[in-house]
Amino acid sequence: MREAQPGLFPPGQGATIGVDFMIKTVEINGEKVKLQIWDTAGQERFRSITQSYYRSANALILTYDITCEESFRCLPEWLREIEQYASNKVITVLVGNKIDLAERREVSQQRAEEFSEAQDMYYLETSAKESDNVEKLFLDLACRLISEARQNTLVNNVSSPLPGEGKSISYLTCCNFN
Ligand SMILES: Nc1nc2c(ncn2[C@@H]2O[C@H](COP(=O)(O)OP(=O)(O)OP(=O)(O)O)[C@@H](O)[C@H]2O)c(=O)[nH]1
Repeated sequence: MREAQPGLFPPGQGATIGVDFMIKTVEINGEKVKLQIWDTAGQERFRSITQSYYRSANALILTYDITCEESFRCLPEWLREIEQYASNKVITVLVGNKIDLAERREVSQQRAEEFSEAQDMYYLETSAKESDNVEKLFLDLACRLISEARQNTLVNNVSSPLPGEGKSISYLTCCNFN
């Protein structure tokens, strides 16, 4: 998440405690879109805190490490969490991170793409360290959110906001996912 803001990739940063928050603004077709991003801790001991954040999310970015087969195998467990706690209208993006370590890759792109297609998820590979595809991830996500908002299928979270949360999606006329 920190790499979403230029120069913030923190080598050796410790594990997330509970939930971290940031705002990122992207520009699409000359319009500014404000994304409110919660980075929830992966550790089991924070699960009861992080689960409460799924409810109001319009989109979820599920990130695994392409150099760690185990992180990929955990995905079904995370999908069960999403099914249980998130809205059924939530947009889910699967991200394979650490492509700067391609020589240590344990999960092929094809395998990840097949998995995400079967789960109706958009798939992207990134390197938070090298800033590869990070901007694209948030731009694509903003486009999808706008598209869903125009069709009125997003979670209506205005009535039950989380701390610091407000209306964050502009209604734009067109998006190009390519
Ligand atoms: N080489 C490389 N290392 C990365 C990349 N992204 C994260 N890391 C490193 O991987 C380790 C774990 O990163 P985190 O961002 O803490 O992982 P996390 O899954 O969010 O962990 P929690 O905060 O516990 O949920 C850290 O040492 C990071 O510096 C990347 O794209 N490339």
